[in-house]
Amino acid sequence: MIETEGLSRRFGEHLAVDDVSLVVRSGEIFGLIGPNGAGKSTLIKMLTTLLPPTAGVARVAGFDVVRQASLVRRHIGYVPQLLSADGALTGYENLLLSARLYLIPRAERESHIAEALERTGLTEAAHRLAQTYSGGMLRRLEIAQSTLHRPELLIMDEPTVGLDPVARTGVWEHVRKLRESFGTTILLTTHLMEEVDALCDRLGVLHRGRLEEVGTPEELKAEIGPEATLDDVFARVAGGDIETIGRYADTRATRRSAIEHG
Ligand SMILES: Nc1ncnc2c1ncn2[C@@H]1O[C@H](COP(=O)(O)OP(=O)(O)OP(=O)(O)O)[C@@H](O)[C@H]1O
Repeated sequence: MIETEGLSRRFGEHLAVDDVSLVVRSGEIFGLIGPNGAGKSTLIKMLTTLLPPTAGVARVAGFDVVRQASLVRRHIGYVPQLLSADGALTGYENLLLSARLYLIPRAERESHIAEALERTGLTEAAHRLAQTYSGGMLRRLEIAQSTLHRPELLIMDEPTVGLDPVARTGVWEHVRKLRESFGTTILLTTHLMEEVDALCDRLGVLHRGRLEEVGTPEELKAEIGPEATLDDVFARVAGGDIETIGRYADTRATRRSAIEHG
């Protein structure tokens, strides 16, 4: 579903993503982890065609991200880090807007919206303004919006940041249901090792733009020792950065989300 070779992105002198070769298989839930500034969002922006690579190639859903960008966009869903639902519209209206943007035929719109509301547990709240939703409901609405056209691949940048444990579990359940119902492949970034353990079939660890490790959570833990956790995997790759950068990233991301979600 995703295949990159030597993918790189330079900002001036700074190599934000450095020679990344990655394969994400059809139907898997793949997690990207790494400390603040590791290059996760930059990599995702290249895969979603929002940012052109400065070197290397990437194929997403079978299409080249540079030469076939509009085809890539038609086959994927994207939930960005920043709040994307419109608070002044109801949940239903947000979904209707997405249905139009994704050019879902008029005759199919209502059934797609009803299915998405049902799947995300938002049927009851459909006609309330999104600004009255909790952070968890908003995230589920955004996922419903970006999967309305039944994309083969859903890409999410820190989907559960700032959510309480119950809301977080709700999002995880929804993500699993999505894969079960439609076979959707999912790529997500996260700072939560618990999220990777609960949700991801495989993960990649980015550090200073380089993809340092790829494997199942069990494989990467086993490389360290029988008692190892994903925190140990993260610490081994990120090394000294974890003390200073990792905590700052968590704090910054949580605060940012708290502001966005009111
Ligand atoms: N538009 C830009 N111009 C210049 N530098 C940038 C730009 N976007 C990102 N960078 C730099 O590229 C590096 C990677 O940033 P990126 O946002 O991809 O990291 P990240 O792993 O997503 O971090 P976080 O966990 O905080 O979201 C950082 O050093 C960042 O400052």
